[in-house]
Amino acid sequence: MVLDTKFGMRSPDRDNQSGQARLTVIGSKAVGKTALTVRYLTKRFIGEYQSDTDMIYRATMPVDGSKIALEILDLSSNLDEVVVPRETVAWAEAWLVVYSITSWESFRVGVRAVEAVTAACGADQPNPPVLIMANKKDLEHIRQVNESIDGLLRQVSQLKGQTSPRLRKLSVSKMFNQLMNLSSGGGGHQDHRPVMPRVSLRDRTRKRGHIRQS
Ligand SMILES: Nc1nc2c(ncn2[C@@H]2O[C@H](COP(=O)(O)OP(=O)(O)OP(=O)(O)O)[C@@H](O)[C@H]2O)c(=O)[nH]1
Repeated sequence: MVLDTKFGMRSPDRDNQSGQARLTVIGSKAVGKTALTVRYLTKRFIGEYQSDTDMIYRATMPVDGSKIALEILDLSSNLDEVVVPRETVAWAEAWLVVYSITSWESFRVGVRAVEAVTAACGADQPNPPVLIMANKKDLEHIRQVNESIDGLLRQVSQLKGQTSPRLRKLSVSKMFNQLMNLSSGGGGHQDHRPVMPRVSLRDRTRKRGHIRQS
C-alpha cells in the first residue's frame, strides 16, 4: 500500500481501463473515513490518524477472483458540511459516503453529499456508483441514527400509543410525515427538512446507490 500526502490529480481518461478503480471517500468530520479506509485495506483498526490532510492510498485488492489496482482518495473534512471539489468529480469513478451511527447530523451530511456528488456529475453524465456506509457500529449505546425496519416499526407503535382515537384516523401520508419528523429529531427536536435526496421515482431507479452497514 502506498500513501501519498500530496493529492496528485490525473486526467479522467488516463488509466481508465478495467482492473483499476479510483474511489473517493467523503463524509463529515471525524466519522471515521480514514479508519474505515485503512481497515478495508489492511484488515486492521488503527485508532488515531493524521486527519487534516487529503490522502491517496494505493493498493492491489482481490475482487471476484481478479486483482484491482485501487486508488482511494480520503478527503479530510474540516467542516461538518461536505464540499465536493470539481477536480475530484472528474477523477473519481466511485464514491464512498461515510457517516457515524452516533451522529444524526453526519447522516444528514452524508445524504447531502450524495446529492452534491450526483449534481456535480452533471445531467449528461451517468451517475457514478455511490455507497453510503455507516461507521462506529460498536458504539451502539450512543446510536442516534436508526434505520432498521425494527426501529421503524417501534416508531409506529410509539406513534400509535401517543395518538388519540380521533388522530388514529390520520391519512397514511400524514402518518408518514409524522414518522419522518420523529426519526429526524430522535423524538424531541422537530426538523421538517427532508432526510433523503429529493429525486423522482424514475431518477431513483437509475441511481446505483446502496446503503450498507460496516
Ligand atoms: N469507536 C469507534 N471509533 C472509531 C471508529 N472509526 C473511527 N473511530 C475514531 O473516530 C475518530 C476519527 O476517525 P478518523 O478515521 O480520523 O475520521 P475521519 O472521518 O477520517 O476524520 P477527518 O478526516 O478529520 O474528517 C478517531 O479517534 C478514530 O479512532 C469506529 O468504527 N469505532
